[in-house]
Amino acid sequence: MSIELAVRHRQGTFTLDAAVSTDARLVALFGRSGSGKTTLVKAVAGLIRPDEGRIAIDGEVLVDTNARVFVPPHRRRIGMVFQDARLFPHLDVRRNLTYGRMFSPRAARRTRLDDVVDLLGIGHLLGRRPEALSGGEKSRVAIGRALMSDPRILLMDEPFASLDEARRQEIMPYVERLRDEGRVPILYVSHAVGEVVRLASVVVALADGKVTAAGPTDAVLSRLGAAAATSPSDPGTVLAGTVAAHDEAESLCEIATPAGRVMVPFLPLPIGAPVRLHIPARDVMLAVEPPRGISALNVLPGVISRLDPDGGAFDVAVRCGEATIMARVTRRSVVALGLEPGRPVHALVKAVALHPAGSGL
Ligand SMILES: Nc1ncnc2c1ncn2[C@@H]1O[C@H](COP(=O)(O)OP(=O)(O)OP(=O)(O)O)[C@@H](O)[C@H]1O
Repeated sequence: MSIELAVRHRQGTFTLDAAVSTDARLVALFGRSGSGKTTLVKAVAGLIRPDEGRIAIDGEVLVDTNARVFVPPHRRRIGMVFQDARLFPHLDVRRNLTYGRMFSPRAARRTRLDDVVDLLGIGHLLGRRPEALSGGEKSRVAIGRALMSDPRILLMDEPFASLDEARRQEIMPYVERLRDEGRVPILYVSHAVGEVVRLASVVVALADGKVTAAGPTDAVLSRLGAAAATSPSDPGTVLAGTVAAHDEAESLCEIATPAGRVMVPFLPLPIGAPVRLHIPARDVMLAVEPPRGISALNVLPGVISRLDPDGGAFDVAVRCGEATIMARVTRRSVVALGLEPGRPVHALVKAVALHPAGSGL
């Protein structure tokens, strides 16, 4: 599996000038609104013709402006999943799925309906019309329909943005299976840090049409600069770690991370298994004395490296061990506690605030 994109395209006053080359199974495009994520996805889908560039999936060239190659969209075998599932209301789930088959050339047909149905857990829904499906079920059927076209690549543009948190959590394991068991590379656009942390092995951060960071998910998202640039409203920390110990009696796991050992809710993973933790800055409190008599399980000593004002709050970067943990605190706390760069503090993280992420590494 390989994705090679080098696209230069001007639309109005905006110019996309981005290059991505990876063999990751799921690549997340991450960035603010207007940074060019959808434009890049459209270039892959053939919905826009780049001014300059080359696009190749698994070595198959779809666009090469130098060689005057431009494969038209209907010949590209691209699977697309959008925010609204766009199922056909008059067809039941089975016929929605087999509709996807019509876009697969006979010679390329490899995907079996039964496999797709099993992968996405939609066997019990086959006879229903879309109106009788929940939002999450519709999304799963939409993914299934895209897979039935035997795509070269799956483009998912904020596929679950309209689902509530519970539905989103419900569908995540299916996307993980698709990533781990499927044969199709996935280009995934999302604003949601938690989703990207959980799913992506590689993140490409875009800002103003340019790639500002690209690489392994934890490396890209942990960097303060990247986090602040990509998700100003929801800063946080991403830590790569490994399972260090289990405490089944307390339903907890101890994870070794560059910031120190942290406890998370029990994970059925072996010792040494890699995990990623996402700690939203709003779930981190700061104390200037070692705290006592509190329920937060994780108290990480560190030193403030930076404070960034954001409206009535401050984003505070705390160097803990080899990592930087972000905390969001009020202006009042900054003044009351005398928080400033160089000040030793303790970062308090509730165990339940941690979101372990599975493989994809
Ligand atoms: N047809 C067009 N003509 C001119 N400008 C356009 C056109 N389509 C998009 N743009 C501009 O290109 C820029 C990138 O848009 P794009 O949709 O790729 O952003 P995005 O990162 O996907 O944003 P969002 O997260 O809001 O979907 C924006 O400034 C947008 O206004």
